[in-house]
Amino acid sequence: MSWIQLTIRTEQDRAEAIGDSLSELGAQAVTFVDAKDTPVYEPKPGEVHYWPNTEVIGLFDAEDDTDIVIAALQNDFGQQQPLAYTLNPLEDKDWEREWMDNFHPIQFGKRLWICPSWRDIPDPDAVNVMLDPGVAFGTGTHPTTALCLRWLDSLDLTDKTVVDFGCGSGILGIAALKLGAKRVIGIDIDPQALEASQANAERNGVGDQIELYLPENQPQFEADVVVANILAGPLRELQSVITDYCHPVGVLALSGILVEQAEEIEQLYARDFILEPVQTEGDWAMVSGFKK
Ligand SMILES: C[S@@+](CC[C@H](N)C(=O)[O-])C[C@H]1O[C@@H](n2cnc3c(N)ncnc32)[C@H](O)[C@@H]1O
Repeated sequence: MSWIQLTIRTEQDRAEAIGDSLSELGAQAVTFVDAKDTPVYEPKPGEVHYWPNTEVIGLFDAEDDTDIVIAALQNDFGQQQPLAYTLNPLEDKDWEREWMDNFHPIQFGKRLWICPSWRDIPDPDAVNVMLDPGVAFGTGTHPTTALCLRWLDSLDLTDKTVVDFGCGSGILGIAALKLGAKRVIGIDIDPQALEASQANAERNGVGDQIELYLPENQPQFEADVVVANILAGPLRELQSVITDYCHPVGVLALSGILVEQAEEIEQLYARDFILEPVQTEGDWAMVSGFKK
């Protein structure tokens, strides 16, 4: 089977409506990506302000007529300013199969392993998270996730409560539970991420210890541990929300930050947290510390 991927860059407040239209127009899957830190269009002088900060990605069967889809979307959403979009044919090969072949168990820190659910466990005595991320982000292969997993492994999480902000596949919250935490609140803007997190938590026998919320339903809660692997933009905007989730002397890790953005995020969070030296992997940085 071959596919075509239609990516539309838009403002966040229109993303959900565009996603709904993509589904109605025949998309097999719709995903949302926060593209705040990679603006692609700056208004020229005199133009209507337009700053697309979200990518809405629709996956279509290669046989589908995407011209009709695009015309319908332009008609509904592109009257003032034509929608910015790209079309990417996915090669005619089994992408999922290739991904599964390439994803092997990986160790993080001393105790923790992330194991694809279709592979054998290398060390049965270790803390093993069995993972099948599906369409949601978070396999451990990305440096931003890896930094958080090592940080979680370094903590004593016994009986701790944890907020996993931007939970994606649920990988961080589930790892925390398997490392001894008693309760996790996972939050994500993507409903598919919440579904993937619940399924992965159940696969790991911790389904009854995790609660999952869209941001509009998120509960008031003070956790011992807060981990947020989202981009620098949301970390900036949601600083007070994320800070309030951490109870005094609780610990925090912020990831999804490019190395050159780390200082700004440190300055922002240093008001409320005593920060540790920034950890980096490749181009990515993690800011961590404990609440004053
Ligand atoms: C980089 S992924 C991290 C996934 C997983 N926690 C990990 O560490 O691999 C970021 C996740 O944050 C979610 N996200 C982005 N902006 C968000 C926001 N403002 N509020 C809540 N979740 C958000 C995305 O949908 C995505 O699932």
